[in-house]
Amino acid sequence: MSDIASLGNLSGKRVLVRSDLNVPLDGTTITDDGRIRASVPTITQLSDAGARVVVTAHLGRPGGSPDPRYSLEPVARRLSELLGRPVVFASDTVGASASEAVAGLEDGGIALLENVRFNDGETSKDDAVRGAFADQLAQLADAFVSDGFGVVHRKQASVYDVALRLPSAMGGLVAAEVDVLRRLTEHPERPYVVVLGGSKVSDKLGVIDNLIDKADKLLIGGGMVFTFLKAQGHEVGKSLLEADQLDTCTRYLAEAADRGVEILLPTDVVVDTAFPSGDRAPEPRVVPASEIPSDALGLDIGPDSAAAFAAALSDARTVFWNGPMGVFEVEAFADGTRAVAEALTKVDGLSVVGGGDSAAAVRQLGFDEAAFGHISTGGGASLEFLEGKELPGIAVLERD
Ligand SMILES: Nc1ncnc2c1ncn2[C@@H]1O[C@H](COP(=O)(O)OP(=O)(O)OP(=O)(O)O)[C@@H](O)[C@H]1O
Ligand SMILES: O=C(O)[C@H](O)COP(=O)(O)O
Repeated sequence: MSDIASLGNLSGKRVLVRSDLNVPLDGTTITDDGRIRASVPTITQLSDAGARVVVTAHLGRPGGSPDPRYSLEPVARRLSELLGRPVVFASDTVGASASEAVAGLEDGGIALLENVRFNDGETSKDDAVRGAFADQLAQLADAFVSDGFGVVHRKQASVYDVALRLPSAMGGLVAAEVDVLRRLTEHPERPYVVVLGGSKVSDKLGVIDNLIDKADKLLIGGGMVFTFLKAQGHEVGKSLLEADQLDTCTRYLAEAADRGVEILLPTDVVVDTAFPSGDRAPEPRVVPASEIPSDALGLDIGPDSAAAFAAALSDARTVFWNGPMGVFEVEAFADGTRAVAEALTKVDGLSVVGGGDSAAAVRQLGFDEAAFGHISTGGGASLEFLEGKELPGIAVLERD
């Protein structure tokens, strides 16, 4: 597989780097800069080699047109601080500002382009539309480095199509992530427990199918819980729900039972009558998972469930955890996530935390990163890797 050295002498060359700078924001304040820090070594390496470094990245899911709430401008400032070098911010991705920023770079200089998802070509399902946008991106550079591990599972223009158009290489972050995750796919020590949570329910429900074949236990928390509870015939009030996935959840539960794989769902949940927002004090209440009131929504796993999850993790030799157990950003709904994180720190074996918010959660809740075997920058990406799926952003670099 081609690494950066395979691109030859980079001095004076324009190198487009796809990083994953999708960090949590509170307004314009970055609440966890882990993904920016993880991107620094490759950008520094390229800049030190004399390349003119053009960084492209996304923030959130703005839906294909500019939306100031998802601007990368605050990220450019933080990136510059962490690099200890200036970063020129372009206010568009492939327009006049981007061309000007790139043209103005000196050898070793660094530019960050505005959110690549402000362009509908980036995420289009139409190959021609994506390709046309990738052509524009490719015009800004002489070579491409894929370093955004968190997005390598996305067949998107800045991850996949641009690599078809430029001499391309894998950045050190992607290579390092793949190395660690491979240890989880090749003969994991058992029991092997996978913990799933978070809010990208439709993305992550799909991975359960394959994980049933691989893990010994699946612990389910976060927003995914409610589609399972509903599939079991319980009311879930105003909680997150993927109504078209009820049959799928029923099938998963049956398949897991057939194959002797334990799926652990919470037996109690912490609810409130509204999603937490700045101007209202939370009113958390613990209710049985089978009795969520119609005017309430589940925002964390309850204390009994947190204890049961911790117990289920106590004899694990391999653990992969993606997705917070609740809305950990608000202290009233952080206990489930805290309990699972605590249990992971005690695992006698390999524990891996994956995902932007999951990694942010362990740091925000005050855990020492060194207490975990590995903290991955990719959530969905690492899950799909563990499933054994081909990841478009990696496959495109490995083609002949
Ligand atoms: N019950 C719930 N209802 C709504 N949101 C929830 C619930 N539980 C957790 N969340 C939210 O899930 C979000 C994180 O989910 P997500 O699936 O994006 O995880 P992640 O670790 O960032 O993975 P990835 O890297 O794939 O995005 C957090 O912001 C958290 O508040
Ligand atoms: O947060 C993530 O997992 C990555 O940045 C990918 O984001 P996406 O799920 O919106 O593609």
